[in-house]
Amino acid sequence: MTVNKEAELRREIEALKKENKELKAQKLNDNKKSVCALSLEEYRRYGRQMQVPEFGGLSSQLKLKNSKILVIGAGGLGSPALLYLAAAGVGKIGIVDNDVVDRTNLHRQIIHDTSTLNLNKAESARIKMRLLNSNIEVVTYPVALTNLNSFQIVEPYDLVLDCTDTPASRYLINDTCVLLGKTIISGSGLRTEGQLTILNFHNQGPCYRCFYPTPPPPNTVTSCSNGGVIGPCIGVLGTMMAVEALKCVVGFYTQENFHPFLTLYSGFAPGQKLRTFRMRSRMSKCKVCNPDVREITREKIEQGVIDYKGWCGAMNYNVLNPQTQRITAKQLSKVDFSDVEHLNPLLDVRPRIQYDISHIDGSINIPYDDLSRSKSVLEGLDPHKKTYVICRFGNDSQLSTKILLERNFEDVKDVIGGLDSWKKDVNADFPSYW
Ligand SMILES: Nc1ncnc2c1ncn2[C@@H]1O[C@H](COP(=O)(O)OP(=O)(O)OP(=O)(O)O)[C@@H](O)[C@H]1O
Ligand SMILES: [Zn+2]
Repeated sequence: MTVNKEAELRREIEALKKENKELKAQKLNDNKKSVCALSLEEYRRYGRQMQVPEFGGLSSQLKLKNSKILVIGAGGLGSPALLYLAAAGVGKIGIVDNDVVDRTNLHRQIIHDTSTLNLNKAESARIKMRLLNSNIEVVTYPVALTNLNSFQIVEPYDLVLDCTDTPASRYLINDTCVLLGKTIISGSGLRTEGQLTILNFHNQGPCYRCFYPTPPPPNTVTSCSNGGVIGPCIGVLGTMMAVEALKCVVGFYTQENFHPFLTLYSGFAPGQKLRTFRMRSRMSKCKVCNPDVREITREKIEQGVIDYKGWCGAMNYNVLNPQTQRITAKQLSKVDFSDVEHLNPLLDVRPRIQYDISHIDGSINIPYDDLSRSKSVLEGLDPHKKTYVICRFGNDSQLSTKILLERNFEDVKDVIGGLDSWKKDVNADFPSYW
């Protein structure tokens, strides 16, 4: 080695030593800074979770504190998710919900309570979250997420939890998040079951459209109001969404280790059942997440060219002539059902389980599902006698009336507004469960 070369190497070593010293000092400073970033109260508050090795200690707690999570829907899924995210110390939490707290929500939407009945759900949730943890910022959006506002609302957040309950909302949230590059934690559930997945992970994973390129037919979509739901079952899903959100924020998942998955939960299976399936990666033909074949753009969404509700469709219940084939609840109350010579008993077409909760005395039950599938269920009724048909809100009763007319019943009428109108206009003491 020449003298010159040796001197050069020494200079390089000295420079590296200096750089190393500076980096060490900077790191020390950073640590001091981060130590200061939590208050003494927060050290104690989050102590139990910071101790968990999988969570990742103080640095993960700081990641949570600096994270911004948007939860869309403060219902059955959103309630526990919001509570756990607030409790865990997520620095900024946005809540979108245009609905108000209804008494039928309280058995499962545990962030709300009797004192916040009729209050907007985002505002109601905020009250509970601030009581739970005043260190965090809660931003409320008491509006429906729509084509016009979705980009503005979602943009400032790092991560989105889709806790909504309709396909139209799910597609809108998906497309907005894909186009803004946001990861979505997506949950859904009904009755005793539910599912969970992570979509558009780090803007690389598959999206909702990759899994479901077309929406389900409207007659196969059941809401909690129609199908019912067990509170803790949907609560499990909302809680699992919060767990996945924490894992995303603290860096449990990375680009390298993340594999798309779908978790299915079944609460009323013996011992309960939880299964996780690996899902395929992005679909090459996806209209939103593959830029090469992208048809869905921010401009098209904001201009309303993409019509989510229209595309997902809705059931058409207006199948009768309102003048001749429908009567009001008040008119029904004047009908003399003791005239068995000319009248069939009042036909209630709700599901058996709902009929058993409460029904009008003297009515009989043939559920719409049975009636639409089988002819024999009508054998006890006389097609030559007058028939009145009722359900909860007057939707299935219209479809049933049409079926009866097609099966040669001579005079059939549906009750407008169903039992809901019966309660409002005829008998306030009728026990309503809706
Ligand atoms: N596009 C949207 N923008 C804002 N909130 C939404 C949107 N779509 C759905 N939600 C909200 O998501 C929540 C879903 O809650 P959940 O599934 O428990 O049903 P629900 O509508 O409260 O009850 P039910 O079906 O019994 O009437 C609701 O509070 C609803 O208002
Ligand atoms: Zn996709």
